[in-house]
Amino acid sequence: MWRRVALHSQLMLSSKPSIFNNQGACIFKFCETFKTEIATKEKPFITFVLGGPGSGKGTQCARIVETFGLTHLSAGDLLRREIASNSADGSTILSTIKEGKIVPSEITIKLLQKEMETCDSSKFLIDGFPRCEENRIAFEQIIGAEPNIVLFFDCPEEEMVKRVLNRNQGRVDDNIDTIKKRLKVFEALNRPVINYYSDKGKLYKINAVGTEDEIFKQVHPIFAVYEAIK
Ligand SMILES: Nc1ncnc2c1ncn2[C@@H]1O[C@H](COP(=O)(O)OP(=O)(O)O)[C@@H](O)[C@H]1O
Ligand SMILES: O=c1ccn([C@@H]2O[C@H](COP(=O)(O)OP(=O)(O)O)[C@@H](O)[C@H]2O)c(=O)[nH]1
Ligand SMILES: [Mg+2]
Repeated sequence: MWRRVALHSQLMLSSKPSIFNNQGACIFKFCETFKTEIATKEKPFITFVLGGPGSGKGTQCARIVETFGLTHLSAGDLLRREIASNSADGSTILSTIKEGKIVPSEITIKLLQKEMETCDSSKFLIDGFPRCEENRIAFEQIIGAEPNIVLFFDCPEEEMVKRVLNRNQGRVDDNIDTIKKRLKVFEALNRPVINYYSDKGKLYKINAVGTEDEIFKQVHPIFAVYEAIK
């Protein structure tokens, strides 16, 4: 059902003919290594969820899952799980997160890819990724898919700082020094990704200031359209 909708939405939102674009030269060496099985599975319906630190991505993703049943893949949570499991990449990931920088694409995409391949669902809510143009291009190359839609939670810096400092989840990056760095990284590297999807007509900009309910009222109709067609 969602497959049909995905195709429909694509006609509405994108000028690109296919979300599977395996043509053209692979610009990353690791591309071949992670050649995806996803391309042979049912065409996925992918939503990227973007926004600065503390803008409410995770909170709203939980609401979307609850109401529409998409599969939530938080890139940050997957990376933190790697740290906790003492995997080979754990120390690289930990130092990168502490610095508020972006983990190498191949590490993050490998984790996302594994989840996408092993999960029964084909409707993915990918939260906090891509964080930079290089992430975006690598995902397209390796997974061979583009998002159908992109949500952007637009939140003033002052509000994001307040929320992150009150988050209380014991995260190594929820401190004032790291948040300042993350905000700079967001503006320099994530903003171009947001602009890219805006230019492609795929971006839904959400005013992220207000109560969780008020924000979800803006999000709800975006997914309700797909439910209605289903
Ligand atoms: N609309 C909101 N108003 C106030 N606080 C919020 C709102 N949405 C989320 N929060 C809180 O702000 C913090 C950051 O939210 P989170 O969903 O983790 O954001 P992100 O994933 O974008 O970093 C959390 O403590 C969360 O409970
Ligand atoms: O695709 C990603 C997602 C997260 N991160 C790292 O993980 C941190 C926390 O990300 P998360 O999305 O959990 O933070 P949030 O924006 O939700 O506060 C980021 O600052 C980055 O250092 C990354 O490198 N690539
Ligand atoms: Mg989050």
